[in-house]
Amino acid sequence: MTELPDRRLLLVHAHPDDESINNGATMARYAAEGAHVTLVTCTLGERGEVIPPELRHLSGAALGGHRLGELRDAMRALGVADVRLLGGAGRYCDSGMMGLSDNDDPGCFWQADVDQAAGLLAEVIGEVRPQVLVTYDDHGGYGHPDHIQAHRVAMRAVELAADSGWDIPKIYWNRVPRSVAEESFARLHQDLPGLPFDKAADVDDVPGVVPDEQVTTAIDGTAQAAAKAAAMRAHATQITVAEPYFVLSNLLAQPLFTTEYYELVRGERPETRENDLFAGVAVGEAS
Ligand SMILES: CC(=O)N[C@H]1[C@@H](O[C@@H]2[C@H](O)[C@H](O)[C@@H](O)[C@H](O)[C@H]2O)O[C@H](CO)[C@@H](O)[C@@H]1O
Ligand SMILES: [Zn+2]
Repeated sequence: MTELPDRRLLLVHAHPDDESINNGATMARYAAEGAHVTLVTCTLGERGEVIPPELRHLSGAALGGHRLGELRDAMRALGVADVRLLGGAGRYCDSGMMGLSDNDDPGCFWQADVDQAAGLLAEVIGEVRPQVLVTYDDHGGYGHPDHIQAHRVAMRAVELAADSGWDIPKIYWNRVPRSVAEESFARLHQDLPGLPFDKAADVDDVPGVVPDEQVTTAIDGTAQAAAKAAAMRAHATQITVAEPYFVLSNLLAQPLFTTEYYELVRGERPETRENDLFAGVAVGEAS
């Protein structure tokens, strides 16, 4: 196995675009600092809506293939080279929004055997030996079945990897402090008349909003703002950016955060908010 850098970060996401929305600045920052950043995406987003009219002919596997290309472009913008599809491209397909009959598709991620999928992810953990893992909370941030399943598979993979002696010292869930969300939306409502968007989303449409005290970690990605915006723009079927805001296909404007927030759910909880995902980790030796 080629020698990997001392610091190794693994992120587990549901669809192409989630990684840039939630962690684009964090990924760009650690990649620029020489850490090894590995992204595992669990589906190709085959059931997504498509924003640009000229691409609306895309659906199913064709959309999935297109979104894989968007993902590669986005990762190029962030400087992230290690990008993997869980079980290989197309192994698990997009499950659609919660409650749709799409959720019953036997090939979709929501129907996956969690232990089997977690076994595939544990193999990546054994190869990369990350000290830090980032994924969603148990609600998947906003209740999408693929996000909930990504959480379940990631947390189960951590257990399976530990059974093989591959411990991950620090595990984080994506978060946004409520005060930051509320301040950002107050500013958005002031800016909305000058934006190319007609409506704003609500604070509670933002995945992972929690009381401020639940947030243990803030990663200042101000220096990576352009890279994050470029990565989000690469996901053109899903996202339209007008910095410092963006819309998804619902065309509801929301803040594009360049400071990205996390809750440490495994590891020694810091007494004050930390500013480094690797804080306290003995980097260098494999975990
Ligand atoms: C950010 C994210 O997880 N996007 C998912 C989501 O897409 C949303 C969905 O199409 C919804 O109906 C729209 O109103 C919303 O604007 C979209 O962001 O679900 C898709 C289908 O599972 C998925 O492909 C997309 O990546
Ligand atoms: Zn998603």
